[in-house]
Amino acid sequence: MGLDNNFSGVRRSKRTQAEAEAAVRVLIEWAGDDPNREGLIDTPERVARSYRELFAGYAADPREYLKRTFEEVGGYDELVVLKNIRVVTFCEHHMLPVIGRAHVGYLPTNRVVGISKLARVVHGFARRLQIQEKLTAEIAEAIQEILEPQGVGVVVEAEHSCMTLRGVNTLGSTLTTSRLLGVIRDDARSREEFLGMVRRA
Ligand SMILES: Nc1nc2c(ncn2[C@@H]2O[C@H](COP(=O)(O)OP(=O)(O)OP(=O)(O)O)[C@@H](O)[C@H]2O)c(=O)[nH]1
Ligand SMILES: [Zn+2]
Repeated sequence: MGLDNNFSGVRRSKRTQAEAEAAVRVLIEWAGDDPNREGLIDTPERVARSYRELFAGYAADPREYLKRTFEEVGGYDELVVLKNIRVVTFCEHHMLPVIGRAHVGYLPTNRVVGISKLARVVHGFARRLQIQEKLTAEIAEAIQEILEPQGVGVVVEAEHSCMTLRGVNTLGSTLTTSRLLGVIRDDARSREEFLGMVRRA
């Protein structure tokens, strides 16, 4: 069965906790250690439990967080920008942590969302195996689809452990990605205003 590469809704796992633990035991042995020694005996269970938490994004559709909106905003029609949302995700190539921050903004039409929901959307898409470009686009597109604002801007800056701790070993390098939609992409003033706010993050 081919899986939809652009899938971003809920996905239920067919694998059990016991199978996940057995896989971790294999990795420990493969690395050269003894999964039965005292220090490692509970490790497969802990690893499976941490992965359950770190990959919790598959259990919910982040779009749902955006469905509770407030319409009474007193005619507020300026940019709303939430900066420095902590991002912890895992690169889909190496399953190693990608750690950074996201800046999310939108120009409302008549509906605004509770600000915590912007962070929940970021976390919902981040707690999956990702590439940063896709994560950035998914956050922006979910906000566009559900809130139908005049524009959306998402910037993600993150450090990829697969580059900084191994491989090319570029300690300290960060990757910046952005997805701009609507007037934040097309209108020079809105775009500058959003990017200016992000630059001062
Ligand atoms: N575009 C993009 N690339 C990523 C992301 N995370 C990791 N990568 C890259 O994915 C690539 C995978 O390349 P491969 O050559 O298949 O893997 P590799 O042999 O482990 O590569 P090295 O990391 O160069 O040792 C690497 O260049 C990673 O730096 C991401 O979020 N976006
Ligand atoms: Zn990687």
